[in-house]
Amino acid sequence: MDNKIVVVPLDFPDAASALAMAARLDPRLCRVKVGKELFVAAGPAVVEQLHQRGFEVFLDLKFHDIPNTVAGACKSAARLGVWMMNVHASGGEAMLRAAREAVASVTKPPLLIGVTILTSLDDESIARVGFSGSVRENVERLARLTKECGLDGVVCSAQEAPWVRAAAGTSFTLVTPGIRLATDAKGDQVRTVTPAEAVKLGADYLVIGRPITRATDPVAVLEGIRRELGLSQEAA
Ligand SMILES: O=C(O)c1cc(=O)[nH]c(=O)n1[C@@H]1O[C@H](COP(=O)(O)O)[C@@H](O)[C@H]1O
Repeated sequence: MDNKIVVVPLDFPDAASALAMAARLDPRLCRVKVGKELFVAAGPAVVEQLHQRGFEVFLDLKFHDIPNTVAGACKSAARLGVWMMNVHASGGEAMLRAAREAVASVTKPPLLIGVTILTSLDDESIARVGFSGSVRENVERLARLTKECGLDGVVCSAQEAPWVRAAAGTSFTLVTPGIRLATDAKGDQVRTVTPAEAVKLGADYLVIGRPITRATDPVAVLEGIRRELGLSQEAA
């Protein structure tokens, strides 16, 4: 298991709040994620500031557009030197291949991950969007497509991890948000799994936001999760 299996999303409205949270975290014990809220407010500068503090950054901008536009966005993102970035798998084959090619053009390419079906959606909500089949079937199909296009892995719920693993193999990276302890509020997440269960099901990285960042003592929550996963509180 990767010692930095937990990725903490810094979903804050400004750089100061995000950096204040980062200051409480140890870059040797977790990674951080910069998503739309923070990136729109604070831009590439906050990514650079997190790098300076020793964090590896997952840039979660979930690009979804025509291939040429996504390729350009991916190239710009990859140049920031991030550890991981993502695009929506449902953008289709040409878009995924263009993203792959664009990312490969930088010296040290980030892991490129395809978002399958958002963890806030269930069978009924995807049917209303027009997807046929269950969440599981769609996740599995999008994971196969993502793999065929040469990406490094997918974002899915850990609920689907065993099927994705069976479809895409062991070297495929499974990033799983929607992680909740039994006592946590689900909020807008629908397909939730506990940290220990997610690992058991085959997740490689656990994206755990509000249960940590909105806790009175975020460090204690992260330590508790690491303990539950059998990870030491020391840097590797
Ligand atoms: O790509 C993601 O990171 C993502 C995909 C997905 O399907 N569901 C999902 O929740 N996320 C992100 O994971 C994080 C989950 O945060 P919490 O719900 O606070 O734990 C948020 O930053 C979401 O943007």
